[in-house]
Amino acid sequence: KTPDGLKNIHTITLFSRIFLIITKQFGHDKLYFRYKQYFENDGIVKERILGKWVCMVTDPAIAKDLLLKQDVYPKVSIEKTFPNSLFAKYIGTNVAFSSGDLQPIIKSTSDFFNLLMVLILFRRVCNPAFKILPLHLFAEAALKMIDILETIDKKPVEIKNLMQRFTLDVLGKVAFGFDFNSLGNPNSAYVTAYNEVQKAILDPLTLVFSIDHIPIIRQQRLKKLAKLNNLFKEIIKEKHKALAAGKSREDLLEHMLNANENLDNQILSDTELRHNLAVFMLAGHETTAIALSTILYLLSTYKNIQEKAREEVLRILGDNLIPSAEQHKSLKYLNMIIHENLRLYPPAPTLIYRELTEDLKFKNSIIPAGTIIELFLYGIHHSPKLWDNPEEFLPERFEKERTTSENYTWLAFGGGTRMCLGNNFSLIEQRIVLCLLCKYFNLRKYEISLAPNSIHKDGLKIQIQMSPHPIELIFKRRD
Ligand code: HEM
Repeated sequence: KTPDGLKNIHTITLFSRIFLIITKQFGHDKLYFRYKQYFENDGIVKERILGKWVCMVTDPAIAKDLLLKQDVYPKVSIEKTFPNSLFAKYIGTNVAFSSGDLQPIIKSTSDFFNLLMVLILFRRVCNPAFKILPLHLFAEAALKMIDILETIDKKPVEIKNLMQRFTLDVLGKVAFGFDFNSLGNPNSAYVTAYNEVQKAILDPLTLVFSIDHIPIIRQQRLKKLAKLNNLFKEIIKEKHKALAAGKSREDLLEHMLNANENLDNQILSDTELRHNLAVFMLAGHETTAIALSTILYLLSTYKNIQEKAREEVLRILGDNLIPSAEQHKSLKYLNMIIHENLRLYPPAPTLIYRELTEDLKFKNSIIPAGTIIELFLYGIHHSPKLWDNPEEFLPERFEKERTTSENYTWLAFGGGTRMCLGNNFSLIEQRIVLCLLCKYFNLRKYEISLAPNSIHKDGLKIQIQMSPHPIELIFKRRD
């Protein structure tokens, strides 16, 4: 039954959702185009997900409110909204999916302000780990990846898988002081356990029909989750060993352990520590792997832009292989390419659900309090009302530094107080890979091209969310 306020808003039917599952074979991008016509007309559609009305909106003014007014639009907690789902068991209540209901210090309170303070406290726990990042650890993993490219010289390389392995290793080393060695051994027990849970969670059948409530499927999936939890225990054990040996690096895991083990002022319980490790794994590597894959696809398609990027990197870096902290800032054109890629293919195409605590007037509708709102970033980034030729790859549009999210039309990392904690982490990671590849290409006089007969030759094919179908690239000698 539709609440009155939602009556006139276009509904995405279950049929469209089934279409989503089917189009997984042919490109999820088709679904975005299907949504687009409604967004361009009204800026809003609604659908029913797991028994709840969800309104997807594409409007910079709502985006601004959503990001700045946390008291009116708190993030929904997965555990409360989808109780007992596998997703809730996997990431539970954590920094990214909650509005402060992390084990409140003042446990009895339901006062929003106090809950918010707990969240701010938790962001404060994590923040120092992202202030000064160890560039050499990013570089080590990137060099290891180049070694792999050397061995597969001239053959097509599936870049998405390689980028996933690279970003997992970087996250492990930089944030947890742990070596997943996914580049060295893509089938290691850790990587397999992680990938299996990831696959189960993102399975469209789970998202649409909650098949993880079917006992036999649930049991199998819980077993996979238990394996992954053992992996998290292993990561924590390794960290304790390193700390006992006096090898502190003040990384993210150390800050989270302090928040967990200080019994006089415990901010994180053991379960919350595990859930936060899981959410950092989720947020911290797949997103950047998608960004790097789509950017390499774009560079392989737009050779003139590839050439211009190479020229800038060689000019700014001089004899350096890896950019210094200062050089990161000088790579203007590379930064424009990175931002334009994140506009065209935002790895997080929608924001985490928020719940309306007051009625919201939007155009001719009143969206009633209690409705869940999902901001469709992809729609904002592709709106012809907000961008000239939105479907074109034009890095130059960022010449005027339109990346500050000030007008809420570029929101790849969200904004406001809940802005992505790892945005700097990811930008550094992307710049290091691109610089190293430019240097490597130059040395070998290579250029990067799409493999012949690629399924992406007429445009990038998206699989699920913003993750593209595998992309095969070849590195061949320039004429
Ligand atoms: C290209 C890469 C990335 C993109 C596009 C991205 C995007 C986003 C977006 C859009 C949000 C806001 C979600 C919302 O408000 O609903 C977010 C939040 C978050 N991201 Fe990222 N992210 C990226 C990389 C990373 C990395 C590398 C890390 C950690 C190492 C990370 C950790 C987080 C965390 C913890 C939050 C939650 C912050 C909060 O709610 O207070 N992200 N990210």
